[in-house]
Amino acid sequence: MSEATVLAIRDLVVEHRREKSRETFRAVGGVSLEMAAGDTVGVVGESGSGKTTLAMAATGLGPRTSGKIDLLGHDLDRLSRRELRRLRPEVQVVFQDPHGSLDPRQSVRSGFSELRRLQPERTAWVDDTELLAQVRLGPEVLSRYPHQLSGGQAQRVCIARALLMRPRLIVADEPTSGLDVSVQADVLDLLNESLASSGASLLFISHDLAVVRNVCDRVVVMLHGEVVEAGPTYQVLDDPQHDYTRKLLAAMPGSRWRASR
Ligand SMILES: Nc1ncnc2c1ncn2[C@@H]1O[C@H](COP(=O)(O)OP(=O)(O)OP(=O)(O)O)[C@@H](O)[C@H]1O
Repeated sequence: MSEATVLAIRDLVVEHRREKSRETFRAVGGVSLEMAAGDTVGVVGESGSGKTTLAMAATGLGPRTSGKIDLLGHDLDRLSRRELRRLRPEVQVVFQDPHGSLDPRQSVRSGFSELRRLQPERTAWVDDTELLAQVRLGPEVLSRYPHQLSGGQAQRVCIARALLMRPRLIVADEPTSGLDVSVQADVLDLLNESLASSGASLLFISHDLAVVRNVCDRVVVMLHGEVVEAGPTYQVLDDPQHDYTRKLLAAMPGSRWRASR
């Protein structure tokens, strides 16, 4: 593992206990994955394939049954809660539902102020107006509350909040799937631009291969908690080796792929 390794996951297993039956259910079954600085990696798979569980465990935000995780050069097993908290600003997560991620009682300005109070030095690189300009929003947005923002605007605010922390790793969990199709492309462009200017790495979770093609250099295909195919995006999408990948591709509008089953 080189110094530039941002995330190294080895043999990750995550089991959830079903509440009613008390049975354990293996959501992630032995996944390994490595990301270097500047990498953009897409995790794709149908609903329930374990993508979110993988991402949450990888960032120390979710449970892990076994396996090793090295995040930004730190073995998660050796980090105290306090050390993990200190690492937190460097890993930012953007969720699917932007309105659910923002505090409804806080204006955009007071949300930024709170983050600045928590991390004064880290956040001093940019003022609020310039930060909003980076996500293509005007200064009038500062006084607005989440319910006064469209889905696309709210997601831009969430991305701005993540960028404010100058993260080394951004985890985006279906960041555009709750948005109108017309604004999805804009938000993805913005994410691409932000990565180019900040140099952050991206772990991008999506069921949409077309979106992954636009954003990610590498892709990992998950089925029932396991990786069935991984590689450079163009390779996996243009020459899929696994029938499940072909099935996902066949579901894309205008696809030339047909699943064999
Ligand atoms: N806290 C939990 N307790 C019990 N089961 C869970 C829990 N979280 C997830 N699961 C189960 O683990 C499996 C994987 O879920 P996960 O959310 O990781 O999949 P996903 O690929 O991200 O799906 P989606 O695209 O729908 O979010 C699913 O069957 C889900 O029902």
